[in-house]
Amino acid sequence: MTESALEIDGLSYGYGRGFAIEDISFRIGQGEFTALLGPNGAGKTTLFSLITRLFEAPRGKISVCGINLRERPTKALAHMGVVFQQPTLDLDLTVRQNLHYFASLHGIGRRDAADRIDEALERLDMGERDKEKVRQLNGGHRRRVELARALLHRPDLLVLDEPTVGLDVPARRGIVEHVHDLCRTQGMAVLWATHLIDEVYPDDRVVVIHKGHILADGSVAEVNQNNSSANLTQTFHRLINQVAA
Ligand SMILES: Nc1ncnc2c1ncn2[C@@H]1O[C@H](COP(=O)(O)OP(=O)(O)OP(=O)(O)O)[C@@H](O)[C@H]1O
Repeated sequence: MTESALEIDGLSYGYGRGFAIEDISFRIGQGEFTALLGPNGAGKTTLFSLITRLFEAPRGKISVCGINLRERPTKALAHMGVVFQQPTLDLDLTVRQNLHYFASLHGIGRRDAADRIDEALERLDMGERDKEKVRQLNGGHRRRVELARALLHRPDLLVLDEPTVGLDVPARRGIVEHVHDLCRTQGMAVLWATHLIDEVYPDDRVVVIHKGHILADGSVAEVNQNNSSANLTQTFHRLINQVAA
């Protein structure tokens, strides 16, 4: 079996009484697009915070490209690009300044960084906007800059927590398409957390999470078949209602 881009094994975490996520296990293969689909409060951000090491799990194991996150965090995180739910760009710096700052945090030299920034912005159709202050950009374009930033150190795994929150429909569609395209063309593995079913493409892998537990895991076709559903919307509602019942 080839090495997984991300492997999660028996992961649990709670904020006090009970668990926000409990005994979660799944893996993402190299170059695979996986949607982590769950309603509000399902545990997506909690899981995301564990994967990005904002929190440390008392139980379970996370490996990134075969590297144990707890034992070798710096090495494991170097393989990972992250787009958080809340934007984290400096609004008063230009696009390029923001990206240079991040590149230097990763120890990327200035000339190499300049080439990587050109490449990342070009890929996201933002090549002409590099000298603009982030404050001047609309929400969709700010998200693209965050995406460009997450790609600068050429990660093998890109994780995004509800990256389309607050965007209008065309901007949302653009980001969803861009990330799917990156996955296809760059062979990068993606974990995309969302509660929006239309962000999942027919060829994606989907992990359905609700109330801290995984309810389904497989290709869209497989999870539909396992739930005798015609489409993912039906599958999702069936799974969620079974737990609520
Ligand atoms: N800081 C916190 N303190 C206490 N409980 C929390 C905290 N953060 C999350 N929770 C609880 O943990 C559970 C999982 O929340 P989480 O934010 O991970 O879900 P989510 O799927 O990301 O939801 P959303 O789509 O609303 O962001 C929920 O019951 C939530 O109320």
